[in-house]
Amino acid sequence: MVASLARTERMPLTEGAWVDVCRSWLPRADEVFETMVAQVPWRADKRQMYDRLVDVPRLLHTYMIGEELPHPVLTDAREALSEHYLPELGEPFRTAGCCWYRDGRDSVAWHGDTIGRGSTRDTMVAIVSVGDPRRLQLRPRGGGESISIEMGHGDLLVMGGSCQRTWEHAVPKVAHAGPRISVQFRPFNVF
Ligand SMILES: O=C(O)CCC(=O)C(=O)O
Ligand SMILES: [Fe+2]
Repeated sequence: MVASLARTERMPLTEGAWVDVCRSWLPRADEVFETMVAQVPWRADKRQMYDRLVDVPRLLHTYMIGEELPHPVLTDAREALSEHYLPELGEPFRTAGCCWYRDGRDSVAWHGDTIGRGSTRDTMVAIVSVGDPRRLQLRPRGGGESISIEMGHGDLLVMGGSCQRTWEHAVPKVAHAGPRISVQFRPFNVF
């Protein structure tokens, strides 16, 4: 069983966006990390950058709707999140995107999860983090000060409201970091 979400703290942002944080929420985080390193079918992507193909600086895998997650704690986590947020979200979390940041050179650039519904409607993306701590940064689209939230081993962070379309987020490169894995639970048709 995963811990209660009652102690989750909400940080309102602008334009109806918000972030919820619940520290040390995921149980058996060491085991989840080890299992994911060993068992997720990680892939290294490349993407076109002008006239070159460059490595995407992290390893990826997405569990689609109905696919079994690599550790039962993650299944429990998804169910607990779906139940807790149902009144506000109106639907369950369905997919689980996984990112493995191997060291401080791995990162994700500024973006919103705006493929699908996130570009036009309020939604939620719930992220659990295992491994070394990394900073998740958030900034309003169109300019403004960024905020920085450290995501530690077992921490939960939920981006909600208009966050995907009115704000952007990133995990910047750092000089020194050990491996971190993030699991992003999303509803149907949000990427
Ligand atoms: O690693 C994270 O916590 C964020 C990942 C992310 O923003 C994404 O994959 O869309
Ligand atoms: Fe994202």
